[in-house]
Amino acid sequence: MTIGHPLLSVENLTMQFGGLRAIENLSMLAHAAQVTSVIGPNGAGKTTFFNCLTGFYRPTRGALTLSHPKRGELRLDAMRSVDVARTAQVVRTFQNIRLFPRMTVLENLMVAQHNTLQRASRFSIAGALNLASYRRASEQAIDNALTWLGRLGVRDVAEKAAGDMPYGVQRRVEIARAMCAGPILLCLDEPAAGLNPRESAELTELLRSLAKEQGIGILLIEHDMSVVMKVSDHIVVLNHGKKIAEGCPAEIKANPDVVSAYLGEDDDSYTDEPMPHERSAHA
Ligand SMILES: Nc1ncnc2c1ncn2[C@@H]1O[C@H](COP(=O)(O)OP(=O)(O)OP(=O)(O)O)[C@@H](O)[C@H]1O
Repeated sequence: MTIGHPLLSVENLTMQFGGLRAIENLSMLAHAAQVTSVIGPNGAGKTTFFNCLTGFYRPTRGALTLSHPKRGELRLDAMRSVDVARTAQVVRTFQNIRLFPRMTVLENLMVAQHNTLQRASRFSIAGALNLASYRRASEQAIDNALTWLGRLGVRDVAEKAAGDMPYGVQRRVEIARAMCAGPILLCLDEPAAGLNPRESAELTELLRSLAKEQGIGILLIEHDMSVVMKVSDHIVVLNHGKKIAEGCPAEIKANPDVVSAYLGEDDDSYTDEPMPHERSAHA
């Protein structure tokens, strides 16, 4: 995948609920190998944007176009959510953790690969007969799951019940599960919510390296500005459904409209210690 390639193009997106316009005429781009954050106060329309993007809502107006490296231009606004994930490879996580708590961590990641396994089982005949092709596909799915758990630093909990894991571990398992589905665009809705400062800093490093190493685009909704300002290549700011600013973190921090609508004059929570990647870049 080309680095910096425009992966997602949002044009004049509007989402109306009766008399309420949750998103108004939003246009923006997200690129491969970059982290694009969407920030703004509560009720600004961030989750509604993700819901439009991932087929949960049909937008009132506008176009959401994904440039898929193999399948060409795909109009996400016309696709069902199952096809957004399966065909367009746009995968999301949710604000509240949605793991199956009684299943093991590994089983949760196997469920995410259900479609691949279903195809390999030829919708159950090969699966029922335990044919070699199906066995191979299941082994590959387990390998894939363990690889992603390892990459997210949680492989040692593969056999534990997901619901028994600490919150920070569950957040990582969710990202591993999303990665198992092979996204080219990964949409994360508040992945740092509930994490302590150390876990948030580690998550920041992890998301940056995932985007750069895998060449995937990451779209991030996040209220933790210490994460947003360090992880983002580009930031889009919404207020009452409208884009009020976009730019790199330095531009957003200095934008007076963003400061008055969202960041606040005294918020210095994002000016703490540099991240390890920033330190090494200047070493
Ligand atoms: N299904 C719906 N029906 C009616 N109104 C909705 C619906 N979904 C969202 N809204 C409204 O749209 C507006 C934007 O909500 P949204 O959840 O997208 O905001 P948000 O920026 O994600 O907020 P938060 O940071 O609190 O998660 C809100 O006024 C919300 O009440």
